[in-house]
Amino acid sequence: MKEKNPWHRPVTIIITVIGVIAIVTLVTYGIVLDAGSSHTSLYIYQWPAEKDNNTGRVEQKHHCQVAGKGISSYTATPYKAGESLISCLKEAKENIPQKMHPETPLYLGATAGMRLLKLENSSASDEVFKAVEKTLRGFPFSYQGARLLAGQEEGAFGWVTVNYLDDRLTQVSMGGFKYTSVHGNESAKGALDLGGASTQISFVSDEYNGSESPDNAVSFRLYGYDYTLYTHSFLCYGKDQALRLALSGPTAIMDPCFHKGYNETKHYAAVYDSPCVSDQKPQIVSETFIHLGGGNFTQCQEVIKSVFNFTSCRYSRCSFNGIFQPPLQGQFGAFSAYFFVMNFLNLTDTSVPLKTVMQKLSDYCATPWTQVCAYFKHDIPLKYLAEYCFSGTYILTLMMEGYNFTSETYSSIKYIQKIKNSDAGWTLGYMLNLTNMIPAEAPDSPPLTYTSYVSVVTVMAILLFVIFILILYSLWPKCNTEPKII
Ligand SMILES: Nc1nc2c(ncn2[C@@H]2O[C@H](COP(=O)(O)OP(=O)(O)O)[C@@H](O)[C@H]2O)c(=O)[nH]1
Repeated sequence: MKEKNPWHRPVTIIITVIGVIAIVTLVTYGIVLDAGSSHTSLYIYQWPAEKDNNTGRVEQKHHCQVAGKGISSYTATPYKAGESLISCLKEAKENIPQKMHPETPLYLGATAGMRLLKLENSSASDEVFKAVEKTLRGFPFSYQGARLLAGQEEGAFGWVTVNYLDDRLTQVSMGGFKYTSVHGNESAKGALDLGGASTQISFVSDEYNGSESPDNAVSFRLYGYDYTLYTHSFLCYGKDQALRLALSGPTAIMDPCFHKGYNETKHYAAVYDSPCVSDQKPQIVSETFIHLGGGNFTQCQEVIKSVFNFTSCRYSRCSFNGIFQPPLQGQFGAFSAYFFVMNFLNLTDTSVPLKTVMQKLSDYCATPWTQVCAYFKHDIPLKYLAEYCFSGTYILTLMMEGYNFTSETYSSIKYIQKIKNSDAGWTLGYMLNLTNMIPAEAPDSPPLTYTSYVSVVTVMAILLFVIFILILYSLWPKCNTEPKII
């Protein structure tokens, strides 16, 4: 009887090859939820499953924006904070192969919204965290914790993200294949992050080693280079809380930062229910006030300047509110609300002279509300639309007056939303840190992107397949065409 050889079946061969490709192209995933003050976002990251030397490049695979407000707004019904995350977590399940779920780390980091809630009502903040944790544990991922990030961590991880995605932490030396970190401070880019409740500034400066104001220093060794980062997070100076600071006081009801013709009845409670402004609540009997727009950029600048305190500084130099800041150095990436606002205003080009930028913003602020509404109301939510004059003026004032950028150094800022398809923000840096994805010493081989990794592995698999077929062919019993001598 003829012996049955399963390898003779082409289907078996193809399945084997696909299996080999599947095994070697395994991808690792990680999920980070950014529980911000205004909303929560879920990010899925992926990288080649090449665990030994952590040289694979991490990329953002998917982003899901949780419907509704930030988790800190669910104090009356904390379970709803947990429920709000379910649809994005379901999306994450669909976007990650099922067999990878149990080994996919899942993190949640909460920022300034929860920092404020903790200040205001610590037990309410605990309840929200409990509810969120319950939901996260109900999914098949590897839950790694839900925690409040310190402002310093938020700033430092944002800096890591920007410099990692921009390939500024490592550089291939021209002569060879060895990966070396050759630049350090010179190539690093500063990070400016504007959220709803806080804002962060982070950069390396040759004039800062952490000895003056050590609370602002974060030190780490990445790819063989030591960094001492200056970072500060200003609680209450995100754009939503800054708007409350600028509005506070009954005299601010005619508001130069809103367009002429803007006329909204608002509740005092809605403005003053934040620890940023609660002590400034006016003693007024009525519950509401009428918020009227004045549309005047110069006056708006003055109002905004008044929310920064420049009177005292116990260090060699300060930004504002008595906070130390070394001299600005190098290029800066400005993201989150910096980008949303300046992109809407069409003012992201920082090679345009600052004077021109201010003139354009001034013209925009002077545009009547009816005209702005008629033009944009179908594309932009009215809440955002009403605030762009304030937000643009706040951004320029914060940069120029607060952080001491000048009309010359303004061009060192680049407004960014994404770098190589990954959003700029603290989440990627946070995950890189917690998964030890950035080695302290320079690796021997350059990081591969996911696409290059898959390409290399596919080419190798095809080569193996061809070799396999050739060997098989040479061993295959040949049909003897010559006449047989019996
Ligand atoms: N114009 C505009 N503003 C946005 C958008 N998304 C968020 N914002 C606002 O930008 C600010 C910062 O948002 P985000 O970075 O998510 O801050 P967080 O919620 O404090 O983490 C908040 O005031 C948001 O309301 C957007 O798509 N367009």
